[in-house]
Amino acid sequence: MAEGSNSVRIGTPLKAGAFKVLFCGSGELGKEVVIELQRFGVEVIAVDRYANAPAMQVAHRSHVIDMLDAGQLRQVIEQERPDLIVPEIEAIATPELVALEGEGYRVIPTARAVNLTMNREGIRRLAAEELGLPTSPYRFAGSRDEYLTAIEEVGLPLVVKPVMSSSGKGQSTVRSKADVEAAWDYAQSGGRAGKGRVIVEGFVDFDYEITLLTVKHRDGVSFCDPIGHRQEDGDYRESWQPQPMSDLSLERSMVIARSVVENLGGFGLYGVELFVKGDEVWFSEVSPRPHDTGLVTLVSQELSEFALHARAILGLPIPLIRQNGPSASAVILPEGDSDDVQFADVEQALLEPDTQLRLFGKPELTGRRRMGVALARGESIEEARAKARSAASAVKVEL
Ligand SMILES: Nc1ncnc2c1ncn2[C@@H]1O[C@H](COP(=O)(O)OP(=O)(O)OP(=O)(O)O)[C@@H](O)[C@H]1O
Ligand SMILES: NCC(=O)N[C@@H]1O[C@H](COP(=O)([O-])[O-])[C@@H](O)[C@H]1O
Ligand SMILES: [Mg+2]
Repeated sequence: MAEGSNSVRIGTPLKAGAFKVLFCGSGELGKEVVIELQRFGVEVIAVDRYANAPAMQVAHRSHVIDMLDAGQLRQVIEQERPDLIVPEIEAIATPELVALEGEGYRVIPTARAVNLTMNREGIRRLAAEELGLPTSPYRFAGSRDEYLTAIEEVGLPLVVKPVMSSSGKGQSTVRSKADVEAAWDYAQSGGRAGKGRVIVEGFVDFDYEITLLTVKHRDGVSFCDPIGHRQEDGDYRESWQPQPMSDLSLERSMVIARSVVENLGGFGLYGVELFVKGDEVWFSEVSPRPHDTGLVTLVSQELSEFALHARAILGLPIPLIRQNGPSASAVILPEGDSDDVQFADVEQALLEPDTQLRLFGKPELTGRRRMGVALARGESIEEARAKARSAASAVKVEL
C-alpha cells in the first residue's frame, strides 16, 4: 500500500510483495477481520497466547507467545516485518507497540490509542479531564486505604473494576457497605496484569447503554446505527441494532464518539460505549477495534464492523454503511471444562429464516467462555432478539 498517495497496492499472499497484517490476539473478533482481509488477498499472521485460537484457524500462519512480554512481542514482529500490526485484545505489551511505531511500524489504529485504552486510567483521564466529556464520577486507588477513601468520595452505589481488565473480569457493583471488602478482593484477583490498581466509578442509573461503532477512514468519520445491549456480570449477553434513541441523545453520542476517535487518531473501527438516560449521555469506555456487541453487524449491515475495520485499515473507501433492518445477537456462553467441546442440535438453530450462527472453534473451555453467537433479523427488534435467543439456546453444548 503506497503511503502518501491515494493509491492502495496489495500484493500476492506468500510472495515477496505480499501485504502483511499481523494480529496481536486471535479470538472470535479477529477471526472475522482475518476473513475480510483474506478476501482482499492480504497475507495474515495470527498471534495469541494459545495454539489454534479462532483467528489462527483462518490465517496464513500463527505464533504462540506471551503477548504481555515485550521481548517476545518484538521478536515475532521483527521476524515477520508486517505492514500493519492489528491489536485484537487489550492484554498486550502496549508500550512496546509505542516503541515499534516509533521505529516505523504501523499500529492500528495508533500505538497511543492502544496504549491508552489498555488501562482504564489512561482513557478515562483523557475523556473526562482532557476532552471534558461527561463520564461517571470516578477515583483511582492503588491500595486498600486509597480504595476506602475512594468509596467515601464517590459514594454508593458504585462499580469497582481493575484498571486492567475486560469482559467484566474482576468487576463488581457495590450497593451497600457489606459489599466493599468482597469487591476489593475480587478486583485484586480478576485483573489482567495483577498490579492491584482499581477504578471506583459512581453507578450510572442509565435507561439503556449503547455501543456506537465509529469508523475512522481515509475520507473522515462514519457512524453505524447505535447498538443496544444487555450485560450480565460485566459481560455481554445480547445486542441489537438499531437501538431507538431520541434525536438529541444520538446527536450527543456522535459528538462524544467523534471527539474520542479524532483524538485517538489513525484508521480503523472503534466501539464507543455510552450510557443513556433520557437525552443525557455519558462516555463509558472505547475499544480501538471491533466490539463484541458489534457481532450483530454480521447480519445487520452489508459491511459488518469487521469488513469496515478491514477497509479502514487498508485505506479503502467507505462511501456508505447500508443497514439491513432490525437485528440481534445472542451469545453461546457455556460453563464447564472440556478440551473437545461438541455442539449438538446445530440444525435446530437455523430452522428460522434470516438466522445465522458462528461457532468460534475455541480449542478449550475452562470456566465460562463465549464459544459462539446466534444472529437474527426480524420485523422488529423484539422479534430479532427472540429469534437470536432461541437460536442460541437451541445449540446444545456437550462437554
Ligand atoms: N459506572 C457504571 N454504572 C453503571 N453500570 C456500569 C458502570 N460501569 C460499568 N457498568 C456496567 O458494566 C458493563 C461492563 O463495564 P465495562 O464496559 O467498563 O467493563 P469491561 O470489562 O471493559 O467490559 P468489555 O471489555 O466487555 O467492554 C457495562 O457495559 C455496564 O453495563
Ligand atoms: N470484550 C472483549 C472481547 O470480546 N474480545 C474477544 O474475545 C476474545 C478472547 O476470548 P477468550 O477470553 O474466550 O479467549 C478476544 O480475542 C476477542 O476476540
Ligand atoms: Mg465495556
